[in-house]
Amino acid sequence: MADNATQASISDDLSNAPTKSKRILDWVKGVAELTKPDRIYWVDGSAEENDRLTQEMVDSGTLIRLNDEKFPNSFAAFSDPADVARVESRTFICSEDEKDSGFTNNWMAPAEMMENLNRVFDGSMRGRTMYVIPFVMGHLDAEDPKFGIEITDSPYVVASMRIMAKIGSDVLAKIDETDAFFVPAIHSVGYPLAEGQEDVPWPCNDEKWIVHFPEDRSIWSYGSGYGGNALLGKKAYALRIASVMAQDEGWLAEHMLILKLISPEGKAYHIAGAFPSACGKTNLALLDPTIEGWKAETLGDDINWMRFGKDGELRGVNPEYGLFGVAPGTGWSTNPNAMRAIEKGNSIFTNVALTEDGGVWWEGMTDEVPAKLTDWRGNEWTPESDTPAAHPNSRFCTPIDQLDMLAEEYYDPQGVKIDAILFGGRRKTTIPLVTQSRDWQHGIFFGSTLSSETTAAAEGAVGNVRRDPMAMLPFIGYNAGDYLNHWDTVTKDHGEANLPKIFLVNWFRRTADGGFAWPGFGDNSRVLKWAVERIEGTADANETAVGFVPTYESMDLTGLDMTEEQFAEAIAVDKDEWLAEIEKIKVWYDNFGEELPASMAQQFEELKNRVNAL
Ligand SMILES: Nc1nc2c(ncn2[C@@H]2O[C@H](COP(=O)(O)OP(=O)(O)OP(=O)(O)O)[C@@H](O)[C@H]2O)c(=O)[nH]1
Ligand SMILES: O=C([O-])CC(=O)C(=O)O
Ligand SMILES: [Mn+2]
Repeated sequence: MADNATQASISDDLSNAPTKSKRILDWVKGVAELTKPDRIYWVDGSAEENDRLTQEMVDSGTLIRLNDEKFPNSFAAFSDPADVARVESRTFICSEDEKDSGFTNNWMAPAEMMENLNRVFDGSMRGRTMYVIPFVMGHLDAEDPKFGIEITDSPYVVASMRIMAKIGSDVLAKIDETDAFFVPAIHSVGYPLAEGQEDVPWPCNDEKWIVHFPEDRSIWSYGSGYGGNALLGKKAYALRIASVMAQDEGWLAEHMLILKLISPEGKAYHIAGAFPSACGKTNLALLDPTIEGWKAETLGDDINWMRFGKDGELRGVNPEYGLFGVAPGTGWSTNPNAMRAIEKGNSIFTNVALTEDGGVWWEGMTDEVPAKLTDWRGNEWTPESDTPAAHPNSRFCTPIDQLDMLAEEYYDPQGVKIDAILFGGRRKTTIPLVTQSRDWQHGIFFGSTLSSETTAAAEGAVGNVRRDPMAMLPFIGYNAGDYLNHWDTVTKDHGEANLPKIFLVNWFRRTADGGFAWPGFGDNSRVLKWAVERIEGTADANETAVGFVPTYESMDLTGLDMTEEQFAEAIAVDKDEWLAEIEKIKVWYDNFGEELPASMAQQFEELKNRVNAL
C-alpha cells in the first residue's frame, strides 16, 4: 500500500475507534507512527471476531484447524524452532535507578533502553495489522480493576489473549467510563513485510527484547511470539508489573496456583502453591484426590493476587481466565481434569504433535503411543524417532471455565481466604516430600531459599539447581531483597493466627535406584490432607532441623503400596546433604548483600546451628 493511502487508512481507523478517550487515541496513534502498520484494528472480543481471525490464520498457514469432532473450535500452531520459551536473558526491568532492579534482573537505563526500542520498533509492523486489545486482569467489577491495553501485530496473540484474559469492548468501555489507569503493553513479532513480501507461518526475530518500565508501568516486547514473551497480561503484567504495584499498594502478586480442598466432612480449605515454571502448579491445581471422601476444586493454576480482607485474613484471587498449561505429562492417567477441559475445545495448542485423524498428541497424553505422527517441527514421527514428538515446553491454552472442577468462588472478586501456602521445587535429593515451617518467618525463609532444577519453560540448559525465591526469580519486577522485605513487612501486623501455614514440598525426590520417591499427581492429596490436619492440630509430626515432617502414621497412605522404609526415604533429612545445601544457600544469600532482610539472615543462622547439631 502506498504511504499516503496507508496514512489515510490509519487516520480512518483512529477516527472510527470505539473510544473517544484522547489519552488512549494519542497513545495508539503514537505507537502506529513508530511501528507503521498498514491498518489498526480494535479488538472487540466477540466470538464472531475470533472466528474471523482464526480462519484468517488457517488461511495464512499460522494455524491448523483440528478435527471438529475431537477438538471443536480448536487449533494447532507451530512456532519457529528458535522461539519456544520465555527468554530470561533478554528480559529487562528498566527502573530509573539500577538498584531498584536488583541482582535477579537484567537492567538498562530507561533512556538507553528507549533508544533501542525506538530503533527496533521503527517500522516493525510494516505490512501488518496492528491489533489493539483492551484487557483486564482479574474481575471487571473488582474494587480496583487492573486494566491493560496490549498492542500487537500478532493475531495469534489476540486469539490467545482472548482465552487468557477478559478482553474487548466491555473492558474498553469501563476504562473510558471510569477514566481508569491502564498498563500500556506494546508487542511486535519484529517481522515487517515489504511490499509484496510473503509472510511466514510464525514470524519472529532473532533479536528479542522483553522490557518492563516499573515506574511508568509500561511493557515493550519485541521479537518473540511465544507464551510469556508475548501474552503480556500474564507474566509481564500480572507478575512483573503487578509485583511493583503490590509493593506500592500493600499486597502480593505471586506465581501460585490456588486450590480448594474439601474434607469428607465438607470443610473447605484454600491452598496456594508457588512452584517454578513446569514444576507442577497446573497439575496440583487440577488435582484428582486419590483418598476416599476428599474433593478438590480449582481456583487458579499460575497466578495469585493476595490482599488482606477486612477481618485481616489473607485472600487470594486468580487474575486469569484461561489455562496455559505444559502439554507433555498432562494425560488421562495423570490429569484427567485437564484432559476433559481440553476435549471441550476452544483451545490453541502450540508445538504439540498432530495425529493422522486431525487431533493432537504429546508425550504422556495417552499410555499408548500413536504409530505415526507429525511432530512439532512438521516431520514424520514414529515411536522409533529419537526426538520427542511434542516440544517439552509445548502448551495447551484453554478457557478455565471449561474445567468441571472450577470452584464457584473463582467468580468472586473478593477471592478466598488462603489457609496454607506451599513452596515447592524439583529436587532429586535433600528436600523432604513435605516440611511444615516452624512459624511464619521460617516459612518466608522456605520461600526465599526455594530451589529447583531448571526446566524447558525457559531457554537454557535443563536440570541445573538454581535458587528461585517464591518461584518468582524471573518475575520479581523490582529488587529481590526489597521483595523479601515486602513479604515480611506487609504481613507483619497480621499475626500468626490470620496468616496461612507454610509448607515446603518436593514431589520430585529420587530414590537410590533413580525412581521417584513419591508417586505424585493425585497422591499429592495425601500431603494436602496432612497439611490441613496440621492446621487443625490433629496430625502428628517429627521436629527436624529443617522443620516438621510427617510421621509414617500421620500420613494417609491407604491404598498405596508404600513401606515405612520407603516413606522414610521420601521425608529423610540427611545431615551431609543439608550441610551442602547450607553452603549453597550461603552463596545465594551473598548475592543480596545489604539488601538481605535481617530476619532472613537470622533464619539462616538458626538453620545452620540446627543442622550442625545433628
Ligand atoms: N513426578 C511428578 N511429576 C509431576 C507432578 N506434578 C507435575 N509433574 C510434571 O511436571 C511437569 C510440569 O507440570 P505443570 O503442572 O504443567 O507445571 P506448572 O508449574 O504449571 O508450569 P508453568 O505453566 O510453566 O508455570 C509436567 O510434565 C508434569 O507431568 C508430580 O506430582 N510428580
Ligand atoms: O510464560 C510462559 O511462557 C509459560 C509459563 O507459564 C511459564 O513459563 O511459567
Ligand atoms: Mn502451568
